[in-house]
Amino acid sequence: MKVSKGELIREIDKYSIEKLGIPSIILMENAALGVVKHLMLNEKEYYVVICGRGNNGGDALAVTRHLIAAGKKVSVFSIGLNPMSKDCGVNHDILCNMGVKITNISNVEDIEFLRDSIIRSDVVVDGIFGIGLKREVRGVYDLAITVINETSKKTISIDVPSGFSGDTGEVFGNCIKASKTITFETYKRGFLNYGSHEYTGEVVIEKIGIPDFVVDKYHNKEFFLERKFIQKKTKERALYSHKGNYGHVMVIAGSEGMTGASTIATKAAVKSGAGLTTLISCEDALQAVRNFVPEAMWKKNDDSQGIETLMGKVNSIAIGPGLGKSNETLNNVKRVLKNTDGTIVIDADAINVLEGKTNLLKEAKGNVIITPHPGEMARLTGMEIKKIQSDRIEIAKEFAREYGVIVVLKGYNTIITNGEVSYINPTGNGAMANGGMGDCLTGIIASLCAQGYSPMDASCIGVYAHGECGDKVSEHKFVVTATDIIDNISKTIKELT
Ligand SMILES: NC(=O)C1=CN([C@@H]2O[C@H](COP(=O)(O)OP(=O)(O)OC[C@H]3O[C@@H](n4cnc5c(N)ncnc54)[C@H](O)[C@@H]3O)[C@@H](O)[C@H]2O)[C@@H](O)CC1
Ligand SMILES: Nc1ncnc2c1ncn2[C@@H]1O[C@H](COP(=O)(O)OP(=O)(O)O)[C@@H](O)[C@H]1O
Ligand SMILES: [K+]
Repeated sequence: MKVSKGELIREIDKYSIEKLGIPSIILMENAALGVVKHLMLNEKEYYVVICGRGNNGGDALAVTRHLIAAGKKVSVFSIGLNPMSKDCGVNHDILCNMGVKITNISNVEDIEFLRDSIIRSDVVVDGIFGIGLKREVRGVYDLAITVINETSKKTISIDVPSGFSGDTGEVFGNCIKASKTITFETYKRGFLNYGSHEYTGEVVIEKIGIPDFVVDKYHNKEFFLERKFIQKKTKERALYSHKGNYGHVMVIAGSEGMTGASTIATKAAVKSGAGLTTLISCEDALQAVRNFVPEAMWKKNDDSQGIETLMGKVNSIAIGPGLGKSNETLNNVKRVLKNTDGTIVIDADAINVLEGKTNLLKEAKGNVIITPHPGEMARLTGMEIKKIQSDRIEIAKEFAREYGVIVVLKGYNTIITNGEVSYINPTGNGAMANGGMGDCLTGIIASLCAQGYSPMDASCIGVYAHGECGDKVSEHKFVVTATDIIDNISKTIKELT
């Protein structure tokens, strides 16, 4: 599923109209038909439609015509005094020619009339503003939005909830709280922001007749990860295969007092299919792994020569969980970046020690995946967490491009990007918000890298499967722990093949 800002829509719209010769009124008609599909014509009888003066309002006026043609009772309100856009005017004139009464909302008494109509209606269709909203919502617009939110039983927003920025996810003063938003051609970037669901409700994408090649021409390669895409990439294990076919993962993790992180990462690597897994750590952590992950091999962290030799042979290295923020960790990161041409998954303390030293990433011999949560990303970039969360994709992309790495920016809607192509993960949930969950993901991604998946595919499959596993377990559990994921990840990956 494609994700974009509003400017893409304006570009593809322009190309379709000017180069392909599709009249803009046809696109508007297609948009209206896309919305009508979701208006529950079989169950509902009385609709209130509220239109602005731009093309979003034009869509709503075309929707009105279809509702009337379907025999529904409709009250139509036009709000504001701006001149109408050309196509809005066309649909307005058609309704006037049909003898449909359109009530103007320009003062407080009109707002009370709107309130009465909404109270009696089954559904409100919101076509006040779309992606053309530029400034703070004030005056009658502000009042109308409040009345809709207070009284509507069910609000369906056209393209975006009015008052919401499809680009940034900001609310311009006041905003419709929809039960459903029918958006066109692409999932809007702003919908990804934390809290946007409160305004958009369920989001549905409708095509409006613009050919895919036009969208691809301008699309900046941002996608929602879809199950079928992950299924296509995830391969079954071959009948005649042996452990040598599934690679060797080195896990550098754990320290005195933080042995759980290394056990989790190591076990996650084993359980998600690596041919061989070796933990490098202190004696306590090795003891834990000997007890809880008998399948894994281990090497004490003081055997420098042995470790460096092994680094040159393994297919992937996961480094960071539970290592502690120390000079020793920094030296280990440097050593890994220098000595392996396999894929390196950098997490937790291995990220933290790179604060102010991110240029080291540019010296990596192998491919690098970093898996920060927003707090770690803030430390790494020197930005505030709030800033990171307000523009997750762009910040992750920029970092990936600058340092030539893959960034897996974790949290709700984890972003996976190499700076060129970006994926947004829909799986996972709040039940997974507890310690060890990230260590587990690190082990899974490193394991998939060792098995021969490209770093980007391993990141996408790993993140998606980790979240889907959490979703399944959470169906009957209040909290999902890393141990729950480890116990179920093999089944989840199997279901994805
Ligand atoms: N491919 C496309 O681009 C298509 C777009 N369509 C619709 O067109 C919409 C975009 O249309 P427009 O660009 O005309 O923009 P909008 O209809 O979103 O809004 C623009 C209008 O609102 C006014 N306005 C903006 N901010 C305001 C504020 N704070 N207070 C008061 N008035 C304000 C503007 O002056 C203008 O009159 C989309 O969201 C979608 O619904 C559809 O018609 C189908 C085709
Ligand atoms: N609300 C949520 N929705 C989706 N995924 C979540 C949610 N909360 C946590 N997760 C996932 O759980 C993992 C937590 O990682 P992290 O914060 O690094 O944990 P830790 O450092 O304790 O191991 C990430 O993969 C994250 O995306
Ligand atoms: K709208």
